[in-house]
Amino acid sequence: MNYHTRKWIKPEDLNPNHTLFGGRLLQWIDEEAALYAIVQLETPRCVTKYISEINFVSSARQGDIIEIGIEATEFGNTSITLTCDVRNMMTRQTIITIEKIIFVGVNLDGKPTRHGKTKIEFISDRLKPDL
Ligand SMILES: CCCCCCCCCCCCCCCC(=O)SCCNC(=O)CCNC(=O)[C@H](O)C(C)(C)COP(=O)(O)OP(=O)(O)OC[C@H]1O[C@@H](n2cnc3c(N)ncnc32)[C@H](O)[C@@H]1OP(=O)(O)O
Repeated sequence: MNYHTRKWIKPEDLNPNHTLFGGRLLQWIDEEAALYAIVQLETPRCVTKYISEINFVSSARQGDIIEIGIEATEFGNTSITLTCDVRNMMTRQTIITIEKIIFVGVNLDGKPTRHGKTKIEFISDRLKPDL
């Protein structure tokens, strides 16, 4: 799994217990996962369909740096299934795990549309000139 995005925990990210607010973390994850799905399905029209059980394993505090890892585990006809792991960058301790986040590619009318993708693609490969 690649941990592409890092976040520095600031005062506005905290809950009344002075630890990272769970809602803020879920917002970051949804954004990160949406961008991952957009890149993999090569369409800006992706919607979050389903998020599985969320396990808050540990917390983070102000000043901590966390990193968000996302990976595709399954390509359906119109959907893509992702898995997510968030960890403390310094200690590598897991903060949250989400087994499944499912995005669906939709057309202009918001209806599911086939994406034709079957495996993870890397932008560097897409940019390679045809031989
Ligand atoms: C190039 C760069 C541009 C950059 C550009 C800037 C981008 C800047 C970032 C913006 C990022 C925005 C990201 C927005 C992220 C949101 O906020 S989306 C908002 C929250 N989500 C929604 O509002 C979705 C509401 N739901 C719906 O509209 C409909 O349910 C959907 C998603 C269109 C699906 O419709 P449906 O009739 O239920 O579909 P159905 O045909 O039954 O199933 C479709 C697929 O979903 C799967 N599915 C259905 N139900 C379930 C379920 N309960 N569990 C699991 N899977 C299911 C099916 O298995 C199927 O998968 P495939 O087998 O085809 O692979």
